[in-house]
Amino acid sequence: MIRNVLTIAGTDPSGGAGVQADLKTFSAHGTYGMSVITALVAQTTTGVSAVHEVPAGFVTEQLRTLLDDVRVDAVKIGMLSDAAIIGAVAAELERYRLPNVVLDPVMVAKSGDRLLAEEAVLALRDELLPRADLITPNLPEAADLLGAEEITDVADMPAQAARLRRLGVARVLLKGGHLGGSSSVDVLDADGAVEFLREERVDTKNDHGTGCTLSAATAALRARRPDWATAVREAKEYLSGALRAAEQLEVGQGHGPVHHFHDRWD
Ligand SMILES: Nc1ncnc2c1ncn2[C@@H]1O[C@H](COP(=O)(O)OP(=O)(O)O)[C@@H](O)[C@H]1O
Ligand SMILES: Cc1ncc(COP(=O)(O)O)c(N)n1
Repeated sequence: MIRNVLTIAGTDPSGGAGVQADLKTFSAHGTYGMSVITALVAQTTTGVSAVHEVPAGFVTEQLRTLLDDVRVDAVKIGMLSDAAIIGAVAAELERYRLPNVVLDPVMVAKSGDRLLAEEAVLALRDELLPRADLITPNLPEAADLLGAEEITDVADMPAQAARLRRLGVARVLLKGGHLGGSSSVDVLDADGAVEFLREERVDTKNDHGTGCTLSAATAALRARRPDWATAVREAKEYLSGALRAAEQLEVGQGHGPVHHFHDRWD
């Protein structure tokens, strides 16, 4: 049976991040992709020029219209933009008891532009974190959620992940991409085990959409795999392949996107 996977996120006309990246990732994993849009973002490889939010009530409308009809096997949540949209999504997650929820707590784009209002971070922490099966913060997002300093050492990542779990989150994938270095290290704290996931760092400036791709791949894979650790490990491998494939792309002047190739297109 083909699995149905939903993304709840903002858009990227350049196709590198947000809903567009998520749908490409779902297809690449042999799942059926669907999307509920929270914000239209005028952005490309060089940054964000404007955000047009969808009214929270219309986010609810999209979710109910979809969920009254279609079975959903996994969900990825990305950009939510403001506290009203967070509340709307939290309410529908509860109402429909959606399974396999991956929450990427998107706050700031690589270009430095905010994708979540600063005052909405508490709503994200209190209303959505407890409803997610896995959260995938990068290091600045982890610090914001904890009201703590951003850590700068891989050795401190397991303790930071444990602090996040104590906020009432089932599982944490703490992403260490912002640390730089020759390998890219993430820490998974899930189901009683803590695991370092290491991949060689791909030397590229085409890294737009890495976080979106990793969380979307995890949701798609969780719909197809028996446990979270397997889904996360495979998603991380997929991301490295998508970063390597990005070297072939000629998209934009700035941080280009990763590429969702299919082997049979080679
Ligand atoms: N150049 C790279 N090579 C390999 N993996 C990378 C590279 N850049 C980022 N990653 C990986 O991409 C994922 C997201 O990166 P990160 O920068 O931590 O988060 P975000 O994209 O949310 O800011 C992480 O798994 C990170 O390890
Ligand atoms: C709509 C949207 N959502 C998320 C991101 C973050 O992108 P990244 O995966 O590069 O952190 C983005 N730039 N735009």
